Amino acid sequence: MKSPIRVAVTGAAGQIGYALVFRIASGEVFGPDQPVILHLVELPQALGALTGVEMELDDCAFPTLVGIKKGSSDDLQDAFADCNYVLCVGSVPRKAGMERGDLIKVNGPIFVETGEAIQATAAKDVKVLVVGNPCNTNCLIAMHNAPDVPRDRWFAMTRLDQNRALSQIAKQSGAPVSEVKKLAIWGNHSATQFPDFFHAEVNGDPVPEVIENHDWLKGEFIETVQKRGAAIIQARGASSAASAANAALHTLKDIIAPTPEDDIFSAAICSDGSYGIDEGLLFSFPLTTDGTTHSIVQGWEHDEFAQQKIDATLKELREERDTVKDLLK
Ligand SMILES: NC(=O)C1=CN([C@@H]2O[C@H](COP(=O)(O)OP(=O)(O)OC[C@H]3O[C@@H](n4cnc5c(N)ncnc54)[C@H](O)[C@@H]3O)[C@@H](O)[C@H]2O)C=CC1
Ligand SMILES: O=C([O-])CC(=O)C(=O)O
Repeated sequence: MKSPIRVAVTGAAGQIGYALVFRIASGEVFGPDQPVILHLVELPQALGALTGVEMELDDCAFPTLVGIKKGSSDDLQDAFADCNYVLCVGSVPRKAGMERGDLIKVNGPIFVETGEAIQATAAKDVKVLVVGNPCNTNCLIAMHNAPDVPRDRWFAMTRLDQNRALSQIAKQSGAPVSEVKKLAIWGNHSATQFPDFFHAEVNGDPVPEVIENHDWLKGEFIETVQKRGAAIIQARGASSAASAANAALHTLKDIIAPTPEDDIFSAAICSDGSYGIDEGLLFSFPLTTDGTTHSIVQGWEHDEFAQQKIDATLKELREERDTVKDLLK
């Protein structure tokens, strides 16, 4: 029997949390032979609801779930103690009419304490995935407040954007979604992100050859992916939850398993200066991993259209970084 891994989820009684923790407990991510201890973290006023989540987890009788520890956001050091993964979901979602960046003042400060606590008590091999918005810049804040945690351990989620883009291309081309590959998201998880159809493939052929309607690719496709979160809030009256939880699990799988040779995955990571992106910014790139060490796919060329899109999302991330400069150590 393997020794258990500890996975912390903040905001565990929220919409995404409720769609997330059962699937982690089920063994879907780490495998049927990997015991998991869940650290469920909530605001003090939500600890009652969290007890309900704990009861339901018990009632699932998952063989892979060998422990549950409830934690309060008042004591994150205790909540994150010895955790190998910390999934930062707990934060306020936007409402209709807002951009994700509008949440920066209310959610940004949460990530100062989050970073400090991760550094203080999490396991030495901790990996952190930030979901709470604006996720790139929240991750930047946490990373800066945990300077001893290596920079390759920090991820902000753009897998949901990648999955949205995959579905759009599959529908438009008529191919199954499993045949769409190398669809990278560049930049911010925001309305400036660039879903890169130029390097994507359907059945091994370049998307711009398979889909001849380039006006659709350059217009409606990009805009649909950029604004999908807002469209869901409009339709559902609440922001995406099941698909967001699915993407968080998908990101964990992306990180821990070798990337198939014919594909990439996207997440925002700490830039090493590749593609002219400021070193230290949390920027989404095309990535691959051997299951231990991830790296940015190199050598992709961008025409003027693509470069303008990348420049726009870079500009926005620089502005967000400037807005939170007081929270960065
Ligand atoms: N990166 C992405 O692709 C996506 C990000 N999101 C973001 O995820 C976040 C959570 O969304 P939902 O689950 O729908 O919201 P929600 O409001 O349903 O749940 C959030 C939970 O977090 C808790 N919480 C708030 N502050 C906390 C703190 N400091 N520590 C611990 N828990 C805290 C709340 O009590 C609540 O239970 C939002 O910021 C949302 O914008 C949502 C969808 C996709
Ligand atoms: O749009 C939002 O506010 C929630 C989110 O990040 C998404 O659905 O991509």
